[in-house]
Amino acid sequence: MFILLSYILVFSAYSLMNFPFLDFKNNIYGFTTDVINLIVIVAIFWVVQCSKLAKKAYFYVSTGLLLWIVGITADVLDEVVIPPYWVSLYVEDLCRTIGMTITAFGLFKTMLFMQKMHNRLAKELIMDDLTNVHNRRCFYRYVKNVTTPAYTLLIIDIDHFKSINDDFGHDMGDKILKEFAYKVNALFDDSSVFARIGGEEFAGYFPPSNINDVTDFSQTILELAHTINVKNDRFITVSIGIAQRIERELFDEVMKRADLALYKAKETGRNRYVVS
Ligand SMILES: Nc1nc2c(ncn2[C@@H]2O[C@H](COP(=O)(O)OP(=O)(O)OP(=O)(O)O)[C@@H](O)[C@H]2O)c(=O)[nH]1
Repeated sequence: MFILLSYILVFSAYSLMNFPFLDFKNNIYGFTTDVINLIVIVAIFWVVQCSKLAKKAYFYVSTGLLLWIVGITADVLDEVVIPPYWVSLYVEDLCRTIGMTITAFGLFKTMLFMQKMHNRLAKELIMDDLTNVHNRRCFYRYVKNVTTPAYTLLIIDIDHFKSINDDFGHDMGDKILKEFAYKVNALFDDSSVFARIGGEEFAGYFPPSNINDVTDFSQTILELAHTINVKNDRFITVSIGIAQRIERELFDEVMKRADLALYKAKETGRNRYVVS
C-alpha cells in the first residue's frame, strides 16, 4: 500500500513537473470522474490486502489491481497535463487493460476457491470426519423432519470397544470404526440413513417397514460384525436397540426407547438385538 501510494505521488509529481498543462477548467468533470475511479480501485485493493484469499487468487487480484491503479493514475493526470504518446499507450491504456484482465482472472480464481470452501464446509457439516458416513447432526436433523408415521430407529454399539483401544491401541480402534462404518453403510439403501452418532455408537433410520425386515437387517449387521477382525482371531460384536415409532411419538422419545432396548441387549449378554 505504501509503495503504491508512493508511486502515485512520484508519478504525479513527475508528470506535473515535466508535461505541459491543459486547460484544467474544461476538464474538471473528467478529472473528478477519474479521481473517483482511482479512489474506488485503491479502496478495493486495500480490502483485498485485508482479506484472506487463497494464495494464487490473492496474487492475481493484487497484481491486476496494481496495474489497473497505475493506468488510472495516468488517466487522472491526462486531465491536467498533456502526456507524451508512450505514457498514454503503455502506462495508461496497456496497464489498465492488462490490469483489468488479470483482476478478472483473479476474481474467477477467488470464486473457484469460495466454491471449493463452500463444498468442503457443507460436507463437514453433515459427514463424520473419521468414518466418512453421516454424522449425528445430519441424522438428527433428517429424522426430526420426517413426518411419516411408523419409521424405525436402530442404535448400534460396538461391544467392549474400550478394551480394543486398551489392548491394541487407539489407531486400531479407529481402523475398526472405519471398517465397520464402511461395511454397514453399504447395506443401507437410498430410503434409509446410517450415521455415526457418538464414539463407537451408530444409528440407522428406516422408513415405515415391516419390523421383521428390520430385525433381519439387524441380524445381518450382527453377522457382518463377526467378519471384522481385530487381531489374532479376535472379531468384534455389536449390540443393537430397535424402536418403531408409535403414532404421534416424538423423535427423542423413539430414540430413548431404542437406547433402552440397546441397554437391554448389553445387559443380556451383548452380540444381539432387542426390539423395544
Ligand atoms: N479409537 C477410538 N476410540 C474412541 C473413539 N470415540 C470413542 N472412543 C472410545 O470408545 C470407548 C467406549 O467405551 P465404553 O463407553 O466404556 O463402551 P465399551 O467399552 O464399548 O463397552 P460396552 O459399550 O458396554 O460394550 C472409550 O474408550 C472411548 O475412548 C474414536 O473416535 N476412536
